[in-house]
Amino acid sequence: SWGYDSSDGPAKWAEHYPIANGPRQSPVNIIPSQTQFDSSLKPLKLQYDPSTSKDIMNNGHTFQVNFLDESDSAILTGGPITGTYRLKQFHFHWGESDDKGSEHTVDGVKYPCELHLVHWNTKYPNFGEAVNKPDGLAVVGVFLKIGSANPRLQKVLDSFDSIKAKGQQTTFLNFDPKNLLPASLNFWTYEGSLTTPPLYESVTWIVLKEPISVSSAQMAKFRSLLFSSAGEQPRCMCNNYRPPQPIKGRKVRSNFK
Ligand SMILES: NS(=O)(=O)c1ccc(-n2ccn(-c3ccc(F)cc3F)c2=O)cc1
Ligand SMILES: [Zn+2]
Repeated sequence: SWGYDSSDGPAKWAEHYPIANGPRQSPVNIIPSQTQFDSSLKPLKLQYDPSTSKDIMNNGHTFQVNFLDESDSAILTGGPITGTYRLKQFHFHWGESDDKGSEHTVDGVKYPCELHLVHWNTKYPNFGEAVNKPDGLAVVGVFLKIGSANPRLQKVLDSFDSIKAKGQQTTFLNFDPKNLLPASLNFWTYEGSLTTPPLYESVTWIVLKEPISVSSAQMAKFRSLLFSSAGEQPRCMCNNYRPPQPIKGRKVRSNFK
């Protein structure tokens, strides 16, 4: 299946997923001087209490924390979306070095890491039904910038020894992802897609302007994870990011001046 190497990476995905060359692909390079302030955008509302995290897993492309989504216990409302979207999972993308790793870029600037909080529209019965609908998903993107160590990432990093290889997972309870958000909820928003196969054009992207911090030592721990399964030739899980895609006439709006 697909990956991030020269043989199976982003440049090859169109062979099996032709939507890779579609009209609303993600990520994109955000050029603040070309974004449009939209006063009709409502404040973003993230209500993750009490947080209903379930487990943390290495799926061979990234690691993700999965949430119970049978009720409205972790929801996203406001911002550019209408209705209620439920948190399904969050995961990250990162580089092999601190100078790259994010999927979205800002004026061409790459961050070392990017967090994605994936929510689905409760107008659909479940995630699987929502994932390929044009208004099916809303993903909140948060940039991580090298600085002081972020204590709020510690619980995630401490689980890495148990999910080192593809297919491994472990219980991960009572983690509140609200603690991973920056102070400001200023955001850019545009209509886009999943950034990995199947690349469905079903995502309302909400990218926060303010990054959160991560230390270089903490980034090194991300790179201790493996793309490969236990017993296979170990392959470092890093550079699991898709580069920016053509904007194709899309407008990127902001809720701040
Ligand atoms: N990086 S991202 O744009 O946030 C992103 C990229 C890919 C996914 N993704 C990949 C497969 N799936 C998926 C999971 C369950 C399912 F029933 C159907 C899917 F397509 C999914 O949600 C989810 C999120
Ligand atoms: Zn992602």
